[in-house]
Amino acid sequence: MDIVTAQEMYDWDRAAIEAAGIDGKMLMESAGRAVANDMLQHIKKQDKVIILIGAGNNGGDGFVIARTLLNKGYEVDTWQVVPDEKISGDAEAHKKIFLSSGYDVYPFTTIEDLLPHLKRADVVIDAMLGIGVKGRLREPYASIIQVVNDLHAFRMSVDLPTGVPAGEGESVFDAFRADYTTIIAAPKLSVFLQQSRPFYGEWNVVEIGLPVPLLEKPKRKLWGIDDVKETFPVRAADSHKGSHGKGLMIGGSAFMPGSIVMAARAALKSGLGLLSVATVREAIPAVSSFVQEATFLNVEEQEGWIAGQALEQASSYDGVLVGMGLGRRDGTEVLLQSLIDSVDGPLIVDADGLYLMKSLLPSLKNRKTPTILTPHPGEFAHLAGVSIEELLKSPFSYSRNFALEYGVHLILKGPSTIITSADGEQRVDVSGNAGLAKGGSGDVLSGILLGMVLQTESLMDAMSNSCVIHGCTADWLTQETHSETDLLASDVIEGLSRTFRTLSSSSRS
Ligand SMILES: NC(=O)C1=CN([C@@H]2O[C@H](COP(=O)(O)OP(=O)(O)OC[C@H]3O[C@@H](n4cnc5c(N)ncnc54)[C@H](O)[C@@H]3O)[C@@H](O)[C@H]2O)[C@@H](O)CC1
Ligand SMILES: [K+]
Repeated sequence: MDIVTAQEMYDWDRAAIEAAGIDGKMLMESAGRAVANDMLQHIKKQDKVIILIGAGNNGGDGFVIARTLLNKGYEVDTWQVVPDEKISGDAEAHKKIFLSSGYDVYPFTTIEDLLPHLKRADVVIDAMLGIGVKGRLREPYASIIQVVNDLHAFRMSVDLPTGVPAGEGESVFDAFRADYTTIIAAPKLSVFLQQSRPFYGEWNVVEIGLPVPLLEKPKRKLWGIDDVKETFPVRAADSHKGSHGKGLMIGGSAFMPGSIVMAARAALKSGLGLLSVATVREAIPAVSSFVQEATFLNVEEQEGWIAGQALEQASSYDGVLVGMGLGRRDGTEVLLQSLIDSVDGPLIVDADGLYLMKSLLPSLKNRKTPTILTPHPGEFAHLAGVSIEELLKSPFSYSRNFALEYGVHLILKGPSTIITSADGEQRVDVSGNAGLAKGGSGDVLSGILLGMVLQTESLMDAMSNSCVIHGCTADWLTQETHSETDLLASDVIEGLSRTFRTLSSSSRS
């Protein structure tokens, strides 16, 4: 599913109206009816509903929604929160249809006048402002939102909660705090941003009859389990271990053997054909007792940590993952630099490897094969040289600019994980839950990633699928057998069996 900016959405509307010849009023009718039918899942027949209508086309949708609900016998009071002269164009046409159908509009006068009505409502529908909002809310929207957000009523928004910017960059705003939002045609960027995500509540996207072949595709998509099912590689019946990638994993120390254990087990569980683990001699007995299927390379060490010399064998693998439990000692950059220079296949850098990568970034531009970086916001802020706060205001732009500048593929982890390819294409994964906010989760994701990257033709599919596989496994576990409290990274590794069973059975059917 595409993710759009406000401008891209306006371009789509224009394509519908001008290129396909869909009349604007017809598009609004179709949008309003689709939203109303979606919202009905959350409205009971006996509910008192208030719909608040604003000045633009979002308000126009509101008149269609109100008419649809009233036609179906629901009890709806329609409040127009701006003067009549502010209602124009298609919205005015739909107001006329609403009135001519025999329904009434209450004019907003003062917040004191509206408040008693709001207090009696079970459901408040916000059709005040949508993607056209600019800057901080003016009156009467600001006061209305302040009182509505304190009500016990169930709050629903049309397209986006009034006051929430559709795009990135703004973190200070007042907005309607929706319990549920019915999004028109495609989710806007702000659905996935830390500062705006909570205002949406739960959300769903409705189709409104836009002319799909005429719509310019943004290079930005939401990626979910159905997309994974469509792109998941089928394991050929006549394949052998060499057909599924020969991977090398470098990391772990005498003090941190667990991280490489988890990454290694996750990679093997994800179908990787052959795995070698390069770690310090002292850690090998501990790691090998949990990872019987791997072979081991002993790397030079210093006081229990990987010393950081170049690792010549690395070039003989199809792909290399480095970073988990590596430590942040001076001198370890030598190892990373040698990998940047010598690994012919994909090179995945995670955890401490990312920390050490900062001074080596320019050399990534020379790599002929893919480099994948998998930072969380703190690691990415360090690499990009910005504050975490600044990064999280505009993660799509920062990720894209960074990927294009250094020619790297980037997985920015978080509640909405943003996956960016070296040519700037982006995908978002929203699977997973707070049970994953624990040590070891990143190691498991990296392991899955090494496995998937070496078995999937498209690197972008491999990266996006890995994130969804990781998150959905956690979701299934917390829905069925675990809780967000007790879920461990190692449970997620075990849970991969169920996920892959589901995926491989669907890819054959
Ligand atoms: N053909 C179309 O354009 C379609 C539009 N649709 C709906 O229309 C919406 C976009 O319509 P519009 O472009 O009219 O935008 P809005 O409905 O968001 O409203 C724009 C209005 O808000 C006012 N405004 C902007 N910032 C404000 C602020 N800070 N404080 C107070 N008032 C402010 C503007 O003066 C303008 O009158 C979408 O979100 C969607 O709900 C859908 O009906 C689908 C079709
Ligand atoms: K709205």
